[in-house]
Amino acid sequence: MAGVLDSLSPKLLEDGRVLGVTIIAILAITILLRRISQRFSSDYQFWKSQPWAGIRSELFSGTRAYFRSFFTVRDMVENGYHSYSTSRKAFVLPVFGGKPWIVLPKSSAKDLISRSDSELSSDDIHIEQLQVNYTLGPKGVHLMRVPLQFDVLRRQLTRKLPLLTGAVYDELDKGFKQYWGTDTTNWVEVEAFPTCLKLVTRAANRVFAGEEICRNEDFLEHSKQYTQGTVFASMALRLIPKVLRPLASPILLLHNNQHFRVCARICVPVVQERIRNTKAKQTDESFEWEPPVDALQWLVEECINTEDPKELDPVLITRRLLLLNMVAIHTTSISITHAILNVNTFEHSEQVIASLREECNRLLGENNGVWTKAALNDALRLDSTIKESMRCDDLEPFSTGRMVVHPNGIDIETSTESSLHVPHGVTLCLPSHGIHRDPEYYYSPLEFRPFRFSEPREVFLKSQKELPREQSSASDVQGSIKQTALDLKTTALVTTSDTYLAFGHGRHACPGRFFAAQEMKLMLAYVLQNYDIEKLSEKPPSTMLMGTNVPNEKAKIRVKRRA
Ligand code: HEM
Repeated sequence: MAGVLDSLSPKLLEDGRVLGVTIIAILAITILLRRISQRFSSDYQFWKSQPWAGIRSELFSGTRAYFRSFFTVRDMVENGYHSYSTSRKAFVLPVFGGKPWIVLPKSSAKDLISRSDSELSSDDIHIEQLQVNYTLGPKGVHLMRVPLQFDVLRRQLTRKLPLLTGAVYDELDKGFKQYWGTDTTNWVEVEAFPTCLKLVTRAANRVFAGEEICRNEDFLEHSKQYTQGTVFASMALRLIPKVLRPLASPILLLHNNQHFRVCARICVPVVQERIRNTKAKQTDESFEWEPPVDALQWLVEECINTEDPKELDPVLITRRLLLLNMVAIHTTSISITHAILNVNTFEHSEQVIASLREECNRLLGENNGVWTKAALNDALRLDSTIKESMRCDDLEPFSTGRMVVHPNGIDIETSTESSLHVPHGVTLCLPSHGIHRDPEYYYSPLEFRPFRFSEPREVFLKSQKELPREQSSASDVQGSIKQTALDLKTTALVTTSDTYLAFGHGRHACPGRFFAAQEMKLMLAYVLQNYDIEKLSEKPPSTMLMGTNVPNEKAKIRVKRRA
C-alpha cells in the first residue's frame, strides 16, 4: 500500500500544483479584466469622485487595496472612519470578491434606514453575496424573495420565546454535559469555539427543527459543514466571471451538495410526517396529535397557508430550515464565544464573575430555581456583559448594508446641509466598528467594561426603591421616572440604534436578535453557574476572515464542573 502511495504522490503533487497555478492564473486574469471593465463603466466617474480608504500611493493602488482588503478590511474601516466619517463624509471601501461599498457617516443613518425597499434593498445583497441561484439550489432566489423561513421569526418565534426558554435550557444542559463534561475534580481542556458552535447548533435546532433532529449528530455536523461550504462556494463564485459560474458551480458545490443530501435524508421524513399530521389536524380537530412548538412546525403551517403545492416540497422546506441555521448559528456562536473569553481574560474577571453569579442566584431564587423569559429580562448584568462584548468584538466592521435598487439611484443625506447621489447597484453601509469605538459615544471605548450598560439601570432601580412613597406617587415625578426608565431600556442588548449596530438597525435589523439574546444569556448563565474556567493570561487572537471577527478555532480553555 505504502509503495503505491509513494509512486502516486509525486504525480498527484505535480497535478495539484498545475491545478493550483491554473486556478490562480484564471482568478488573477479575471480580477484584472474586471477592474479594467470597471474603468470603462458608467459608474467610473462616481467611484473616482469619492475618497477611498486603504489606498496607498503605489502602482496599481486600487487593485492592491482590493487584495489587501481580504485581511485588512477592518483596519480600512477604522482608518476611513477617522479620516472621513467623523467629518460627515462618505468613503469607498474596497471589498474583496465584489464591487466596493460606500461607507456612510453616522449622520446618514436616519435617512438610510427610513428608505423603502424599492429604493434600498437588503435582500439583493444577500442574493448577490450568497450567490443563491447556485448555492441554494434551483429555487435559491425564490427562497430569498419569498422568505417564509424568516417570516416565522417575525410572526412566531419572538412572541413564543416564553414557551421556549425551558426547552433551550434543557438542550444546553445536555449539550454542556456532553461537550464540556461533568468532572468536578480535574480540569478538562476543551476547544472554546468548536464546542460553543455545537452547543448553539443543538440548542437553536431544538427550537428550529425539534427534539429529534437537534440531537442527531450527523445533522449537527453536516448542517455546520453545509453553512461553511455555502459561504466558501459563494465567495469563490463571486471571484469567477458570471459567464463561467454555471460551469464552475457544480465543481465548487460538490461537497456541499453531499452535506445537503445528508441533512435532507434526516429532515425530509420528519417534514413529510409534519405535513401529513398538520393537514389531518386541520381537517379533523379530534385527530390525536399535538403540533410541536418549533419553527419547523410554524414553517409547515406557513407553507400550507400559501395554498401553493410547490411550497410543500419537503426538500424545499429542508432548504428553508437550513437557511435559518445559516443566519442563526455562526453569528450566535461567534458572539457567545467572544463573551465567554472576554469575561475570563478581563483584568477584574474574579469580581465580574462573582457579580454575575450573584445576579443569577438572586433571580433564580425569585423564580423557583428555573430560568424564565421574565427572569432573563431582569438579568441586567448578563445582558450588559454580552452587549459590551459584542460592541468590543463586533462580528463585522460594517453593518446595515443596503443596495441601491432604484433605477435612477438615490440622494442620501450625509449631513443636514449635504447629500450624496448614489447610482443604482451600489451598496451602502454604516461603519459600526468605528462608531462602536468612538469616544464621542462610549467613554473609554477601547476598554471592555462588562457592566457599562447595566450600571445606570441598576442605579436607577435602586434609587426607585429608596424613594419615599409620597414623593414617588406625585404625578410629575412619576412622569419623569417613566421617561428615565424608558431611556434606560434602550440600553438593552436587543435595542438597536445608530450608535449600537451589532444587530443592524431599522426595518431589516436582525429579527432573530430576541431569540439570540435569550440563548446567549442562558448559555452564559449556565457556564457561570456550572463551571469554573481557569483564567487565561490573555485572549487568544481572533482570525479575521474578510473582516469577520472569528474566535480562534484552536483556542482551548480549561474547565471544571462546579460541585
Ligand atoms: C448574536 C447573534 C446574531 C447577530 C450578531 C446577528 C446580526 C445580524 C445583522 C448585523 C443583520 C443585518 C441587519 C441589518 O442589515 O440591519 C442580521 C440580519 C438577519 N438576522 Fe441576525 N444576527 C444574529 C442572530 C440571528 C438569529 C439567531 C437569527 C434567526 C433566528 C437571525 C436571523 C436574521 C435574519 C433573517 C436577518 C435578515 C433580516 C432582513 O434582511 O430583513 N439572526 N443579523
